Amino acid sequence: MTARIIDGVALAEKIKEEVSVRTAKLIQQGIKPGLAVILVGADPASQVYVRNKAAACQKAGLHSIVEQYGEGLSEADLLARIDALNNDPAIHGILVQMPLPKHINAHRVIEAIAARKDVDGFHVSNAGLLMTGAPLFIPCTPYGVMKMLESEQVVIRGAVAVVVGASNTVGKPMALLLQAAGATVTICNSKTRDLGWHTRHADIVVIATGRPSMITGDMIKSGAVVIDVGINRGADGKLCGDADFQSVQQVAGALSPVPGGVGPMTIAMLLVNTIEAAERTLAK
Ligand SMILES: Nc1nc(=O)c2c([nH]1)NC[C@@H]1CN(c3ccc(C(=O)N[C@@H](CCC(=O)O)C(=O)O)cc3)C=[N+]21
Ligand SMILES: [Mg+2]
Repeated sequence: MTARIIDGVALAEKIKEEVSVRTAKLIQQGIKPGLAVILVGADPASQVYVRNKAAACQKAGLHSIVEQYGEGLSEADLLARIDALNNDPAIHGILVQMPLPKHINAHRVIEAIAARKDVDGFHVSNAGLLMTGAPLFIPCTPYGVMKMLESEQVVIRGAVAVVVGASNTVGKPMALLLQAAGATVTICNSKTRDLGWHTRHADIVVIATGRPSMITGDMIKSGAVVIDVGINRGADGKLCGDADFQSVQQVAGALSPVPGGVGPMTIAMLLVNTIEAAERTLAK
């Protein structure tokens, strides 16, 4: 078997076109949806992502601002900026790019963002709403993965799903979403004994560990759907995922590539969350 390659770029384009239409409607009603992205420090990868996010906003007709600060920005100054953006009516979504420098408490920063503007879905209040089945914002990466599974018409109800990686940003919300859709979910991590035993039973495998080639073809059930959330940059500067693409491709039924899979979907869903935040200001 050779896996179908799930085209995250094409699906993201389709979703961003839908966002453009909703944006145009909102603008007619006098609201220009706005996203603020804050980047602290000079991590080159973060700069690329932030630039991509701003470009995607521009293309879809959203207002976007990027605030870049030096590595030495104090936590108090960052919190003050967040407070200003919380109270800025032109801004509907706020994203503080992670990771933050060590002297800044990321938890405190996330909690300072108004939950109604937390388009990442990282605030405890949004995490709690997702957990209890009434989400306000679904975290962009797992939200994008769900859209990829939907577009591939993957049956989630009754399926066995394994999520490798238990981060607050990807693994945990991913498991909740799959569970809510009717899957039986196992969350594995880097310490899981005999990881392959778990993954070989799965109809759906989502990998988000940050370890290249963590999952190989022999760990995958024939025909399973494999979604690779990993973003690893090799010494050659090339991007690769957490799955060993060559061997997994020979066993899986469908496989998302890196680049061109989950990454572009993450950005598309960020725009979806931002437009939803802006639409909510109309609804009342
Ligand atoms: N508060 C916060 N929210 C985030 O959503 C967030 C974050 N912090 N910190 C970093 C991670 C990573 N992330 C990516 C977004 C797009 C691509 C993406 O577009 N990737 C392209 C390739 C881009 C390239 O060439 O480097 C692809 O996979 O095809 C990747 C990674 C969002 N993140
Ligand atoms: Mg994002």
